[in-house]
Amino acid sequence: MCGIVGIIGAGDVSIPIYYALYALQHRGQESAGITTFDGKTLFKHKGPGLVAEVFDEDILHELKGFSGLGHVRYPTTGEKIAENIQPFTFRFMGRFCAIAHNGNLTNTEKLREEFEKRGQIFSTTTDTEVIGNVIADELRKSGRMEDAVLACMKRLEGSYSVVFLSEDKVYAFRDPLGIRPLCIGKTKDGYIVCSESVAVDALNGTLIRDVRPGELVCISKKGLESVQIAESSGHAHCVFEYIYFARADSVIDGRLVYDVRRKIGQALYLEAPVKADLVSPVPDSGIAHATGYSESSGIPYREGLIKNRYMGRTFIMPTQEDRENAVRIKLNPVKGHIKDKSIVIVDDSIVRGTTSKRIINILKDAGAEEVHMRVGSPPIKAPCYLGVDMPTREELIASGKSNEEVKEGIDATSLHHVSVESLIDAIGMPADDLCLGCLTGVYPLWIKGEKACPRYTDFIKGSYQTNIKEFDE
Ligand SMILES: O=P(O)(O)OC[C@H]1O[C@H](OP(=O)(O)OP(=O)(O)O)[C@H](O)[C@@H]1O
Ligand SMILES: NC(=O)CC[C@H](N)C(=O)O
Ligand code: SF4
Ligand SMILES: [Mg+2]
Repeated sequence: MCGIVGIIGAGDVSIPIYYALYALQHRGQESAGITTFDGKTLFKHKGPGLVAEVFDEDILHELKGFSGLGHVRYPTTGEKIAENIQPFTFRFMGRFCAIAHNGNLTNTEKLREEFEKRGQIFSTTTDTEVIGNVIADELRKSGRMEDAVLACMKRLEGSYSVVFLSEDKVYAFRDPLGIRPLCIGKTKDGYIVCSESVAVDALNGTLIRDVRPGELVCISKKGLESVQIAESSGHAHCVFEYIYFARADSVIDGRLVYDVRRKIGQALYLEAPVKADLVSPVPDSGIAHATGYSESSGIPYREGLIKNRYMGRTFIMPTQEDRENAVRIKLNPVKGHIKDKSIVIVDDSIVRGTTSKRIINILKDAGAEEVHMRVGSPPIKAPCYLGVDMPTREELIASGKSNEEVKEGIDATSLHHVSVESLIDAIGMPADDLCLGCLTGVYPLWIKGEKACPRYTDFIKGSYQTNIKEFDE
């Protein structure tokens, strides 16, 4: 997924960016980076690891400037190597620039080849650098950021929420389908654009609104300006942001993620009731879903597993071996709650089955009589090409298998996944505004070899005469 942030302030922004990245840590654990601009010079620091490992007070002190970007990475295109750590910085037409991206393009290869044929040199293997090139290519011609973003929206396929620093301005735009989140907040002395509203909260700011799909916003000392570059016939907000990825206390596209998860939990009971002694979440991501199940069933909510609070997310670790080792250290049973009990265990999703198989065995070893698994997403049957690391059908436990086969595979007494209909109800948006690709196998845009129900996008005609000022002004 990745977490992105752009901040304009009255004083140095490195510490606010650091706190914002801290709030977005759950979106990417592989690397972190901050870039700032002080009116004369661009400062940067980035490295592998968690935000708290990459930065310390001295480093933050060196990152001077009133405008800046931050990024936490979860790799989807381009390996886990130093060159691929964002934000990327460059000088263009005499200006210092930087870019950070959340999402995944589906036409990276094609665009890259086209640029390479023209003699363009790339220094990373990411899709994000391709976006930087599309922007620079258009700025070279028109000098207008609106035209550059229009070019992006016409040429880029896939998902992209982007923050772009051009010295004292931070631009932010979201793909016309709004696949990945992006929101705007007001801080005490400036503005923030970031992946999730929890980063606005971390700065004690006020959430203004989401960046609209297809919109370009600009924050600077002058305030907030915006222009709608493209409009689509429907959107395609990723349902996995609500199910798993986002923090439960974030508000995304007007919905509090915690409430969506609670409603999913309530629906799980209505769809698959069971008699049990307790409802227990798989922490952290299953907690809100489990409270919903307990509310609608009346079965007491009690934690049967305690999470080691120093362990991060296992799903977003890059290798299967890393993930398997991590689950063992991560979750430990509360034996006194479990022994001789019938338990409903609620998690947000089963992807490869690493977590659920392991925890069911942990619960049974701790003396549980029955373990009924309830899952807050419909079965994941197909890959994600749009920013979640689920690249092949082979690795997905539910792909090509029946519910019974998956139940056997994870050793559960019973298994139920929430239905697509109840999921859509819980999110409270029309199905045409959601991406359900990995659940239904039908994607919101054309992807080679897959079925699609594409949205159609209209672009504002001609070039720009809007309220966002020229790039080289
Ligand atoms: O079937 P799997 O391949 O194991 O993947 C699914 C699990 O991975 C995620 O948890 P994770 O531990 O990554 O994060 P969390 O702490 O936020 O729940 C998710 O919440 C499921 O528990
Ligand atoms: N998960 C993401 O949003 C990652 C952004 C970009 N595709 C990268 O791999 O660096
Ligand atoms: S395919 Fe699934 S995970 Fe990927 S963007 Fe769509 S809903 Fe989200
Ligand atoms: Mg989990």
